[in-house]
Amino acid sequence: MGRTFRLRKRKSRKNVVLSSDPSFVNLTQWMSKRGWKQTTSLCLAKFKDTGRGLMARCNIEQGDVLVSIPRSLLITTATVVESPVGCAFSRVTLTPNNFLCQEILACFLLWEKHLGNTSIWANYLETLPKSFSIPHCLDKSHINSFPWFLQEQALNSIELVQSCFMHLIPSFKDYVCNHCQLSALDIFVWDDFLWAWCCVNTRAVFIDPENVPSHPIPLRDRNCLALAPYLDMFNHSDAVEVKVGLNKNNNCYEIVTLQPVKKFNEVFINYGPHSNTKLFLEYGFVLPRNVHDTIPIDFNQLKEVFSETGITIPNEYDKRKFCERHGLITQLYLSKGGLSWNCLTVLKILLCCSNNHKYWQEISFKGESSEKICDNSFKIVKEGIFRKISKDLLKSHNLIFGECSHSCCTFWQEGKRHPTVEMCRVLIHRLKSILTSASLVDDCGQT
Ligand SMILES: C[S@@+](CC[C@H](N)C(=O)[O-])C[C@H]1O[C@@H](n2cnc3c(N)ncnc32)[C@H](O)[C@@H]1O
Repeated sequence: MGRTFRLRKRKSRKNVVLSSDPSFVNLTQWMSKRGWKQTTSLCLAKFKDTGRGLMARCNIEQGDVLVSIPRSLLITTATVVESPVGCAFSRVTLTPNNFLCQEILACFLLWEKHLGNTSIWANYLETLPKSFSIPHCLDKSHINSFPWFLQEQALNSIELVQSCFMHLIPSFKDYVCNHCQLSALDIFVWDDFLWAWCCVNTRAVFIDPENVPSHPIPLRDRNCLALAPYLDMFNHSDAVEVKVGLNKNNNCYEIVTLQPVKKFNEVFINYGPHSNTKLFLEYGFVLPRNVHDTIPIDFNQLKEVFSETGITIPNEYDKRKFCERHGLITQLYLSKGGLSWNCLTVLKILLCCSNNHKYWQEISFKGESSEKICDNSFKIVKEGIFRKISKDLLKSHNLIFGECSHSCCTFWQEGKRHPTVEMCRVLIHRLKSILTSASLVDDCGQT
């Protein structure tokens, strides 16, 4: 290892302050002219573990307002109606179905982006990432190598963005941009729409629909998304708590920290109690230690384990219906502490020899029944679940990194892997550590 390599490596391990980053300077100047005031001294930085985010320039106290964004600087569906692309949405009679909130915001970003410097949002657009590591950016065939519980959700997400793109086309047919005279269909290209969709997916915040002015665009979901310039620079941590919402007194969207932050530390917010799988699917990253991390399990997988271990499920159909009726089919997962309560309960019901609902009820309320369940079968099925998850993770790992021939995987940039693929590798690694911890706990007989 040469000296230059070592120096470069040491440098890449440091946090780098980006306070003079031109796009960020332009953004804050532009926002200041529109009534934004900095409430806490923060600066943009590139953190060695989390990438671009915000750093405390002074000690921050519990209860401090981290950021306060005037409502006029939020981008909601109401902003879109008033914007250049808003007219296209007024021709909704041409569109067979109502719109999704995310679809409208993505459409807005795409349109404003094509306006270049003439967009009044140009300073904000300049700060948005150019690429993303969420699975939406991979081709479908690649996603087939993901672990099963990722596959379905990733494919659904991709199908949703594709269907929204197709759904928007009729509204924009024959529509011409007033600014550049280009046909809207030439502006509406798939890659740009995908970019805009990813921006909204990874950056939009929740806003109470009551705080969004009413407008004529027909929606098919809750009108509860907003893009918030500057505020969308905060990264996520599961270790912090914040209070978020519109402050009716000053009409600003605010984030208040519920714990202090030391000078020069990264200032995080909390996107919600998300597992690493959810963070990967929605935001394209995973946390090294995530208190909410789990491996989802589904009922059919449990059934497969039974058949693989040669254990029959007496009265299977009735038991499944019973579990569905009692809400036991949800929250089936493995965490570091072992199988979830619902998962253990479903296993016990499936193993119960009696057809009497009274015993199933006893299990679902108390976790046990006066009807004896064979301890050995219970142990065999639990081991079968661990084995199945382990095999599934290994298979995905090998498929993604073994003889993978997908061009997006091997030749993304200068021979590097696609960031989504790399992130999936990290996710599989984290999931394996859940399995290891859960197996240890289980061996100690604590589950
Ligand atoms: C709302 S943006 C936050 C700002 C973003 N880092 C940026 O540079 O624009 C959300 C995105 O930030 C990244 N991110 C957020 N929290 C992170 C974390 N704890 N570790 C790594 N990346 C994170 C992910 O790429 C996510 O999609």
